[in-house]
Amino acid sequence: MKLQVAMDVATLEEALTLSRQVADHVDIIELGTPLIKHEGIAAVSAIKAAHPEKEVFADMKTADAGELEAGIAFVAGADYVTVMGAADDDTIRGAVKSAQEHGKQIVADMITVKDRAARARAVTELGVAFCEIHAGLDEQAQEGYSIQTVIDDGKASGVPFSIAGGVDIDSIRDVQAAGATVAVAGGSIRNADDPAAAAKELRGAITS
Ligand SMILES: O=C([C@H](O)CO)[C@H](O)[C@H](O)COP(=O)(O)O
Repeated sequence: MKLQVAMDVATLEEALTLSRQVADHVDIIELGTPLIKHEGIAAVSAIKAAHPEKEVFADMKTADAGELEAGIAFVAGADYVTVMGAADDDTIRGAVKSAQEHGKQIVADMITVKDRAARARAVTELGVAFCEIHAGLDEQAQEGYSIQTVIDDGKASGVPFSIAGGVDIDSIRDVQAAGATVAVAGGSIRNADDPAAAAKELRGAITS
């Protein structure tokens, strides 16, 4: 299982600081949607230039114009681009077409999708590389939230998936046991007193 750090920070300066702290311990470096909105797509190029040996994930959360938006991010240097799983099938097809043209990959973000497992199977048929079974930051803040819900939905999907929704040292083993391809960790790394140590601990909990 790969480890992905999600950089939900506002500025490129903060992102470069964080990425340099944790790069040794992660496989994929994600530029969070707020970062891309604030700094623009050039931030993707800057992170790729700083970490050419790492896979770079642009969390575009595209909801329309899939081919155009994915192309913009791939040209900037992204290896993975997200499209909303809730988007129109044609939006997803367009993003996949762009990925094929660039030799890169599309990930479908299942945030807000009610039946995440069923939609994951459907968008996999459309050609996405894998589905991010995801509870967003606002859902995580709701009373009674448990990451187990996304872990269970990923396992039930029967297709390749990542898990995002507050992955931390207490849950990462369950994420791997469920069969995830990638574990996405944002807050548990970013908010740690020592982000490098937190990333290293997460990496150490992954068995292969
Ligand atoms: O995609 C994310 C969210 O929508 C804000 O951009 C996060 O990167 C994702 O949820 C992972 O972060 P944590 O949930 O804090 O681990």
